[in-house]
Amino acid sequence: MEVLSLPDSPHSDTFPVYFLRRHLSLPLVQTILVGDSGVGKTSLLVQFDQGKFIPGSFSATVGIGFTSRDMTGTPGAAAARDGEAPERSSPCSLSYDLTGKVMLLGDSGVGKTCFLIQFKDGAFLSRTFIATVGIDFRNKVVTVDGVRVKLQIWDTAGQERFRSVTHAYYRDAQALLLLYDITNKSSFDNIRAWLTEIHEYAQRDVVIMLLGNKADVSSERVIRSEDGEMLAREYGVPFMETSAKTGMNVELAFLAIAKELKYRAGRQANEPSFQIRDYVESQKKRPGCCSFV
Ligand SMILES: Nc1nc2c(ncn2[C@@H]2O[C@H](COP(=O)(O)OP(=O)(O)OP(=O)(O)O)[C@@H](O)[C@H]2O)c(=O)[nH]1
Repeated sequence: MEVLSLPDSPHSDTFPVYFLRRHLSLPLVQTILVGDSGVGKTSLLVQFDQGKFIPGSFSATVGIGFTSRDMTGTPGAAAARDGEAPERSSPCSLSYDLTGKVMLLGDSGVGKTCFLIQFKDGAFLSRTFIATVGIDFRNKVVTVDGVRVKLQIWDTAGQERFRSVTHAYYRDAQALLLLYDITNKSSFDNIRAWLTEIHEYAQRDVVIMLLGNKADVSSERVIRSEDGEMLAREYGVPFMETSAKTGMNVELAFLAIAKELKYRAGRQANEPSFQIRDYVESQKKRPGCCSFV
């Protein structure tokens, strides 16, 4: 049995129509929960799936979530798709000192979803490319200098038709990872347009990092590392090349963000100042270096 929980929040107004149209044509074993925001659709779903109730703060569902349960099995046998619900209710999830919202941006196909999966699960999704629909998120807690920072990472759809959905999420993001694909010139050329969009919709002091992804595919490279560096310098943002496939600099990107957020959140009197660009420059690995390529 598959249960779909539809959001009803102003941010996701295009989702219900899209998903109802898409899923209502599927077999009857699918059940869709619909109703106003806050009536308890997600709680009902978690209660059914795991046999427990998540008390406390209400966080509106973004887009759509689903869970499967074998009706012959016991409650809790099937976990929620992305682990968010169990994570929210486990004691470990409460164990962090500060939280930050990070968004992944860039053209469709540059590797945003793979980048996130590599960071979250240490795995690479090869071959099949399934474009992200709208927006999705994952949580991960990282420890920097003894401080646990919960990163809420939002993976956005790069396709133009989802832009109006993703714009709404820029506002309260503390950090943006802007990706291009080193084997795709137009994804690099579009970075300026992305930066214009960011300046229009995001907070003024948002942390931005430029990432040239797919650095493992050196044979198909069309954008030189120096070009990425030059563009980043022009906009005053840190830059590095990454590979969602090998993992090169993936963790570093998020750690640098976490360090910056930690620094901003609790600047102590005698704490040395933290410069994210210097940190990234000192830590980043370069393609061709070490064992990554
Ligand atoms: N070789 C290589 N392939 C990659 C890398 N990152 C992603 N890919 C491949 O590139 C394709 C697109 O990756 P996605 O992560 O789905 O791209 P996306 O940016 O999330 O795309 P949208 O969801 O449409 O915005 C997939 O076929 C991936 O396997 C990488 O670092 N190296």
